[in-house]
Amino acid sequence: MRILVTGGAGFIGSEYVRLLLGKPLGSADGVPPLEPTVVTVLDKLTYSGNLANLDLVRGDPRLRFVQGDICDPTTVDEVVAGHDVIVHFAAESHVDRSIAGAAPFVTTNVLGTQTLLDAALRHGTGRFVHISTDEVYGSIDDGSWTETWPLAPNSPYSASKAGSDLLALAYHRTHGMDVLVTRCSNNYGPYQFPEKVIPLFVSNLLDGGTVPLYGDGGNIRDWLHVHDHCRGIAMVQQKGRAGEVYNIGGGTELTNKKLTGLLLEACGAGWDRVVPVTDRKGHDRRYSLDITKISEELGYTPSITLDRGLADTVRWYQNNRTWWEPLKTTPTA
Ligand SMILES: NC(=O)c1ccc[n+]([C@@H]2O[C@H](COP(=O)([O-])OP(=O)(O)OC[C@H]3O[C@@H](n4cnc5c(N)ncnc54)[C@H](O)[C@@H]3O)[C@@H](O)[C@H]2O)c1
Repeated sequence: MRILVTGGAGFIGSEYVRLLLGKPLGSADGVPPLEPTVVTVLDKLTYSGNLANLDLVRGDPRLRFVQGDICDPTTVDEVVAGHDVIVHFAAESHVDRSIAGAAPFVTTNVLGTQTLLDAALRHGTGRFVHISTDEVYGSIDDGSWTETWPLAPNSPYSASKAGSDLLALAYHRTHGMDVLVTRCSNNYGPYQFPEKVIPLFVSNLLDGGTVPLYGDGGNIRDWLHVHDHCRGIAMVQQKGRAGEVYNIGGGTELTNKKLTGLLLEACGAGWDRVVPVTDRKGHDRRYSLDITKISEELGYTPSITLDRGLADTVRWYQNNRTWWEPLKTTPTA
């Protein structure tokens, strides 16, 4: 089976490539045999893409890397040809950047996805797995979202993801394409660019600096280890039903303030290192996913507890300064 992974040099996409090639960050328990003959990574290498993320699988004869933009129809057409499956991670992925400027989010997330879908349609690609987010549902005060919940995104990032998510499902309904959508909660783990809250806080703390906590710190997120996320995606790729949406969560809801406390403790720092900052504009209060569907249909359960996952992640950032230190000075534009 020939698998194309877009955004495979990013945080989550690179773990998916490691899983496909037999070198994941955790055990592949419950994951059906993947056995790819070719894994092609198509990645533009934006500020968040990094070839070093693929170091563990570098040299695997099945791995092919193409540097290119998913918005470029010529490149996409050439790369998509001959693949049986596309797993589509490539995106602009940081909410704060989308508040500062939405244009690259609309271009890559919406137009880029449409460009890929059109190429997959032309080439008769067997299966298209679109990686979406729980942020497309908006914010929820009580209870949890099932996959049939209406979409009500609040940030330019989540609106662009909702656009691509609905577009992918429309290609199934309109053209009968074998498209599946996954919507996951907040990921964390090794190789995450140090602008998202966990790697930002850990790297700042390891550097002896302070960490910015938004608003009252009461926003609630469900944390999912990147390896568990990729196990869930593999189950969807192998056993999911065409045209279906699958939520993938970690079952670990907690406030940002509580998370901050855990990270301070893991890094041996105190609350004097926390600087309260003005809340993010339009900050969603709470995310909560119902994962009954993927659990009952495909046998998914998260395998990494938050305690263990955070401890492993902090240790990874302690031991891999050469990976993240240069990224802290990457221009943010
Ligand atoms: N990180 C999370 O917590 C989270 C949560 C829910 C959903 N997601 C989704 O998962 C996917 C992966 O997220 P991530 O955290 O790994 O992001 P990331 O920013 O670490 O990686 C994105 C990758 O896409 C590549 N890319 C960006 N624009 C491109 C373009 N135009 N053409 C080709 N490649 C391009 C980048 O170079 C990078 O390698 C995204 O679709 C994101 O929306 C992420």
